[in-house]
Amino acid sequence: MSNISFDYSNSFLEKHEIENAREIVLAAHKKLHEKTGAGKDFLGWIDYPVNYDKYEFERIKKAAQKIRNDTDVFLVVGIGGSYLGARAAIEALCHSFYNMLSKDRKNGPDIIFVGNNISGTYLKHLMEVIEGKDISINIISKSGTTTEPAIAFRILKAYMEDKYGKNEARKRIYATTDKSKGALRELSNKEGYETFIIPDDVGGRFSVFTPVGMLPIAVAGLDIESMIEGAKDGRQEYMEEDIHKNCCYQYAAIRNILYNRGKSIEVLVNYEPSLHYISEWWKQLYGESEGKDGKGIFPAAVDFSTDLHSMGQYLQDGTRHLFETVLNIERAKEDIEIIEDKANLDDLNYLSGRTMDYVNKKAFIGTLFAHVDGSVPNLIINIPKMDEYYFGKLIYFFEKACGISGYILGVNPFNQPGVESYKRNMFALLGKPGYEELQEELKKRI
Ligand SMILES: O=P(O)(O)OC[C@H]1O[C@](O)(CO)[C@@H](O)[C@@H]1O
Repeated sequence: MSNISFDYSNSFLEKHEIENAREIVLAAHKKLHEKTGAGKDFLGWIDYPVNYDKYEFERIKKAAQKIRNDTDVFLVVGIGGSYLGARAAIEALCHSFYNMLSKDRKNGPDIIFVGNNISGTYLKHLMEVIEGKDISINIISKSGTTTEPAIAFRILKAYMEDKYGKNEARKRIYATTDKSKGALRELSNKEGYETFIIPDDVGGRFSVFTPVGMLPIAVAGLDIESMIEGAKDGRQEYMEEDIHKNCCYQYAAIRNILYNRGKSIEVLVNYEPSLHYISEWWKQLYGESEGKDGKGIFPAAVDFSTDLHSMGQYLQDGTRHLFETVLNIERAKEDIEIIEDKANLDDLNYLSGRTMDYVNKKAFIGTLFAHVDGSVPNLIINIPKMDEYYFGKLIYFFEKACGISGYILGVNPFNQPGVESYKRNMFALLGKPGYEELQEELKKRI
């Protein structure tokens, strides 16, 4: 059976260098699996694909079916790990123009992500387009106190109660949050919303397979069983201790070797626009996990061939502090043939009979050789096809590699203390009670 594979033959590294990393990878593996490393209270994601609450999973499927039947527009309110995984899955796996398909064709609601910014324009425009439509909301927040989704939800909740009355609104609002603490938990209990639980030991960026991802993904009509199956197989395969037999650990080790050689930026590359949000999700996973204590690879991403016409020059010829990791989907979901044109005014007849994916793959190989010739190490993750199963496996691949890579780097991959700084300043500037002293300090700087 085909499988996800990892090719580092264009990394400028030799096999013996991987061998040299064997011990350090093994140490990281032990820390992770024996739960002895920093952040050990946040390792619930490792076994989640086998340990998940099966009863809750059934409730998710039931809620998703109800939403698919009674909703025109499903609003997913959340930020960071509380929306990126679901968005990545829906964009990678559904039709490229999902929201524009007729309701009959997609047999479910439009899905719109909200609460991931503080733009009044975005929310106002959203409220204009949902007017007259049947709405359901999934508010997702582990802490239950994050400002962006909380503001959006306050406004949307009032809109729903005004539109449907409190009783019906309550039946159309689903909350995904902590089992016992946080403002959202309290509010949900008081209002009587159906709730789904984000386990204590799973951080936001590792939560795709929890209800955080599963409810919106199921509402999109995707097969969440198959996705979990992919994650489950990934869990099994990527717990192999021997680096030579574990492509996930090879990726974790090699990115650290390259980092130690001055390659401080990793650029995740795709050749399918539908993978854009996988990159956004990946950026949070690695950025929040590794960017701390004055170190860490900066995770960046490009969509090719689009960005070859904007970032291609830099990648080919700019500062040599980067490496690329390419997501190569071996079998495109759809393809289209390039037709013959008798007049050939565009000089494209040399491609007649070829398909667009054929051209895309040549663009990939051509770019790979060019960038390698330009001294950019290239790592390739081959994915047989983009379906629910391989999506689940790929997400698990990156999560596991991230835990290992963070331990190799010597950081706690499971906290994000740096994110608090902007929040404190913002709260002080907004006059939130408890921030008076900082407010005075910041006022002097304005
Ligand atoms: O689910 P929550 O608690 O609203 O957090 C959303 C996101 O905000 C962060 O906590 C950073 O502020 C991320 O780690 C998290 O994914």
